[in-house]
Amino acid sequence: MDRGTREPANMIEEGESMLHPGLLEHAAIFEHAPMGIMFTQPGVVRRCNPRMAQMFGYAPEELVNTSGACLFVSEEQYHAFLAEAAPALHDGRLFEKAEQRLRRRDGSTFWGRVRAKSVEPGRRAAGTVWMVEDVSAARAAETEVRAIMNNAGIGILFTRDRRVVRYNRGFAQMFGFGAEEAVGVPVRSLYGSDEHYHEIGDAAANLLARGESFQAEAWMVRADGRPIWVQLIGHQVRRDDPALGNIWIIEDRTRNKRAEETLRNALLENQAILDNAVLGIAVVERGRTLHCNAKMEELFGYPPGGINGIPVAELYPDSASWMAARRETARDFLAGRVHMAEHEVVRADGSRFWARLSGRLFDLAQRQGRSVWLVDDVTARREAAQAVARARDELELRVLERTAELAGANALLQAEIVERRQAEARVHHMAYHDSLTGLPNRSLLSDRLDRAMLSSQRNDRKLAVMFIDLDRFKTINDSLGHLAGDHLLKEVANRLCRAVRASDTVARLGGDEFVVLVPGIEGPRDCTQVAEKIIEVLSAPIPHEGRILHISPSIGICLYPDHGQDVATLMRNADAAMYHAKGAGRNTWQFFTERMNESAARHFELESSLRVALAANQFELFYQPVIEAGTRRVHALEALLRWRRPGLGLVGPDEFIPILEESGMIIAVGEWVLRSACEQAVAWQRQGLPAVPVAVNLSGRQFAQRGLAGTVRRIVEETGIAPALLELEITETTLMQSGGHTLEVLEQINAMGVRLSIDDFGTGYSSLAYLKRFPVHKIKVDRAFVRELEASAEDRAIVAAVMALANSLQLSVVAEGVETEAQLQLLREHGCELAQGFLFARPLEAHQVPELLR
Ligand SMILES: Nc1nc2c(ncn2[C@@H]2O[C@@H]3COP(=O)(O)O[C@H]4[C@@H](O)[C@H](n5cnc6c(=O)[nH]c(N)nc65)O[C@@H]4COP(=O)(O)O[C@H]3[C@H]2O)c(=O)[nH]1
Repeated sequence: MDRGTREPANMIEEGESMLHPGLLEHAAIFEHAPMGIMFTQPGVVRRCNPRMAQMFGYAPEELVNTSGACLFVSEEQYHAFLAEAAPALHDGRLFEKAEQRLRRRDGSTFWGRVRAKSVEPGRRAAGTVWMVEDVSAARAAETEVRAIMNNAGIGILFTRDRRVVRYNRGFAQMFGFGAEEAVGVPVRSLYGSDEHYHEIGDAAANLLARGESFQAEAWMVRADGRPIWVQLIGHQVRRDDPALGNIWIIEDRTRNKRAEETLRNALLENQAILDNAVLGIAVVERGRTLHCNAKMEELFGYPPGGINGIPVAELYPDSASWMAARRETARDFLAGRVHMAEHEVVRADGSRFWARLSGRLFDLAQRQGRSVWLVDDVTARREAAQAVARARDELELRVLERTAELAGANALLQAEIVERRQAEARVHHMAYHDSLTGLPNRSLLSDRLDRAMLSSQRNDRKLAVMFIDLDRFKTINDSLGHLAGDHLLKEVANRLCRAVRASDTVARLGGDEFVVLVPGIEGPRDCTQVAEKIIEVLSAPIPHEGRILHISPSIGICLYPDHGQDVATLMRNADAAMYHAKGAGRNTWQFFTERMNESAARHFELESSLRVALAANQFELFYQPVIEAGTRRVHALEALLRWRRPGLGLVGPDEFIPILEESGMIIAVGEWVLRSACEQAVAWQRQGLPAVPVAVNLSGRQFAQRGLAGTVRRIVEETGIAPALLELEITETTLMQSGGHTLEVLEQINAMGVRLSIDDFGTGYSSLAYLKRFPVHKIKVDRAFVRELEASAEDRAIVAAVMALANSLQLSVVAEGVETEAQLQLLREHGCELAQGFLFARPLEAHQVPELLR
């Protein structure tokens, strides 16, 4: 400021005193003006009013004549300011600066609005009047407003005359405008349609015109055309001045709108679900139904809304069931579980149905809070389940019954299996055992023998194979019958088993053949002891059906390894030894020797040859006369069998009859003998020879044969022989050992008129009882007694006894084997008038007989 210029205060003072009242007014204004006023002449303050001094923290007089620079923050700012103001001041225009930072006396700063005008344009020295307003507060407010405007999360919009005047950043972002881009655009462009625009505009205009605020939600559009749902709050900028326009607070609620819509849709969906649910759904709180869906009402038979608010207890048939249900529910809810149960519940009309209930708390943290319940009518399902259960029970019953049946069938099957196994075991046993005695058979014996041989090799011991044949068994069997034979065999089996050790094997090969294996022996002595023991145990009489049977064994023994290295050889050799024992007089044992093989071979050969002998017509009958001692006439002729063996000559019956008996060939051969003898006798008679009885020997086997009487009758009839001229001889032993049919057969033969005689009398038991029982006519005293008659008093006594017996029974007696006159003499002395023997004649060929008879 120009220091040369007079100061305004002084001017006012001067005015008061000397100028007119207008000046006084100016001075008053100057003094009391609310803004600072200052007059400067270049660079220097010449005068300022109190407000100016106060603004800068000075007393008014303190500023006078100070440099204007002290009012600025720095010299640079002062000069910059002067430079800025200079053009306007020079031109006489008003210089105005809205904000200038100024400095107080204490160094603090404030913002001032500065206006200045030079007193005389173009002449700076004339001075300049400055007016300064402190705008710090307004500026701060403005800054704050701007900050609010810029940082507000909402949009703020100023409109005037339906155009955008100003807006904040929030609005810009919300609507997608740049900072100033929307200024001046019609408000209409912020709406999607005229209709929207007018609707909102009209509604707002009315309220705003009345000075009230307007609030609404509406669809507007962004700069890019996208719709945006906003909440609008509108005010007039100044109530008393509509022309200043309106201010709009805009909040983007698109997301809320969408969320609301989503929520609304969800609610609608939920409602739809509830309305259409096939389950009853109810919300319950504190024992009361708050609301429920239509299905719930339908289930319980309530009208719409009828269930809402009623106590749940009313849906139960009685308080007990309700309390029970509550307890269970409370227990599950307390445990944080969903409660599921089936209860009988009651409809509005009192009828009942079974419901399946499923309840859960809205909020598990609030055990007493609301719960939602799903209810389903399960009556039909329960009935179906019960029906299924009943059906299942029935089925189970059936299954049980069937199982029991099957168990029964199974038991039967098991029994059958057991039976079958037993049968198999029996079959197996039968395959390896003799059915009659239960002893091992030939197969098992072979097996055991094999093993025993191996064992012997290991132990360096010997093994004995003892072949046992029962003497005269066939006779007993044939004469007394199979039952007696079987009994005998069983008894023999038992006795053999008892006689040997458990480690020994007793086997039956068939018939009356037994084998005993004696392993682990050291030598022949061991097995002779066994053989002796066997003979001893078998010697004891065997009672059977009132009879006493006697049996004796012939035992052939061979040793392994001495007499054979294999089963077949050992068996064959033991067999041969047994035959030898038999030949040696029976009831004895024999060890095998190589020689025996030869006799065994002979035996075999003999048997083979005999098989063809009958057909080959190799048998012949010889006849030996029985002589009346007194007259020496022929009393009878005994037919004796001979075998004219090709190349070997005549073979005597003692050599082959045992083989015929063993093989059973004796039946056919015996029949041939009987027929031939009868035919011969008839032939001799036809030749005119004197009729002499012909005697035929019957073996035990023949006699035991059923149908013997029939055979005899047939032959007698067929040959035409007079029955009285036929005599049948049976040995005393045969007679004794024959079975119960003996008497019957003898009586049948006797009834035919055929005579019977007992051969070899004295070799058996010579029982009077027998003789009395049987219809025999003649006794033939065995030649063994005749032979020693002269030397043996005992034999003489026997002959005497026999004669006495025969006389008492009125039987004829024939002495056999009479070879000497002395024998004949002695016999005659004992009353025996019939004799047979070499003394009279040897057995003769048939063609020699006629001469004898004439
Ligand atoms: N030492 C001696 N012997 C004499 C004497 N007189 C007769 N003999 C013999 O004694 C045997 C008598 O026959 P047997 O006692 O019935 O004994 C007969 C008889 O039991 C049996 N036999 C013979 N032919 C037949 C037959 O056709 N059928 C049956 N089953 N057995 C027969 O054969 C046995 C033996 O017959 P053979 O060898 O013909 O032996 C005959 C005969 O030759 C004598 O003075 N001294």
